[in-house]
Amino acid sequence: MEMTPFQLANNTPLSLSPNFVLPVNKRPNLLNVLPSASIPIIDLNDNNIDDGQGPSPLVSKISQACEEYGLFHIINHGVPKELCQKTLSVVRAQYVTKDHTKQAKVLNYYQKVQKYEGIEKVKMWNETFSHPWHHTEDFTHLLPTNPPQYREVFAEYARKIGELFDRLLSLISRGLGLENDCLKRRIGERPRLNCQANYYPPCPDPELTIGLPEHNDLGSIAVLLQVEGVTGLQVIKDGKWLPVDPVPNAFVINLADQIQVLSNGKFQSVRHRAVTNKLLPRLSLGMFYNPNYDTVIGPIEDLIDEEHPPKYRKYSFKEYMEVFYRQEGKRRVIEAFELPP
Ligand SMILES: O=C(O)CCC(=O)C(=O)O
Ligand SMILES: [Fe+2]
Repeated sequence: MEMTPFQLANNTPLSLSPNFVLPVNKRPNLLNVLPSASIPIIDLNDNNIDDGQGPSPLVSKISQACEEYGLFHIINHGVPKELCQKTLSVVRAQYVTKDHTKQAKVLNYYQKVQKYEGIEKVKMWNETFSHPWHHTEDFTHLLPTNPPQYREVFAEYARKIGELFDRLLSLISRGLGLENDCLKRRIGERPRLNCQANYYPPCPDPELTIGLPEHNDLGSIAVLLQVEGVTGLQVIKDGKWLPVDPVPNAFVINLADQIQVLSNGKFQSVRHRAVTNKLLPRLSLGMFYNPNYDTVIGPIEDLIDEEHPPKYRKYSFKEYMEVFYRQEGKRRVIEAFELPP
């Protein structure tokens, strides 16, 4: 039977069937999450605090956020607000398209499931799609043709996000005391760029379900755009889950595993999850910047000395992904590459 995509997005009212219910010890425990948290908000337009070279107050702020959280908001990032809104609206349109089956092939539609020990796989309260993007080359033939503006809007968004990644990689490199282009070079000339859209419909019982289970992103950095006014993303810090509430006109920047390894553990990959709520649908769009499979990753030599021995062994990104696929749901891939102290 042909799978019908976007069933959650196109059915109302939604009921919570048993295959969405988490085992008791995996439930999100929302009452234990703090009501709000002070996640760093970094203003990229603070030109008077950054001269583009070496350490600067802007670089120190980013570096501190990368060490303490592995995640921060950025504002005044140079991507126009109207473009972000248009991008979210063409993405949202995919979920209500009448052309489900055809679109689903272009879009790599999936509804995620998570494996937990001793029970059947549990469905996540989320529907996603993903496709590649590119910051300089024309990739529009890989995009859906419906709605008609999708290709044009997304290509423009990708171009701007590409520039933003360059800037972020440079600031983060400088935060490690490295040359501007160091991280970009290490992640490679031909990064694997993909995006993932996440749609979380309102859920009858958010305590029993999860939108996305806790995980670390596997690549290097993600630039996440979330709709305003609906909370759902959470990060773990000092053993406690904190909400990452949307900030107007901001992106959330997530550091992923490869930055933790390249920085030899100085910067952390952030462990995060997305929870659901009863009232409002939530939409997020992550743009990911990953090494390609042949790229060799390991702690950057300049960051290693007698006091800072390498914490991880070298590997190809392909090897990293193979471990991820083998772990089936554990999602702490980095531990497999740690060296003994
Ligand atoms: O919806 C969100 O805010 C989180 C998305 C996410 O973590 C991911 O796509 O990897
Ligand atoms: Fe993620």
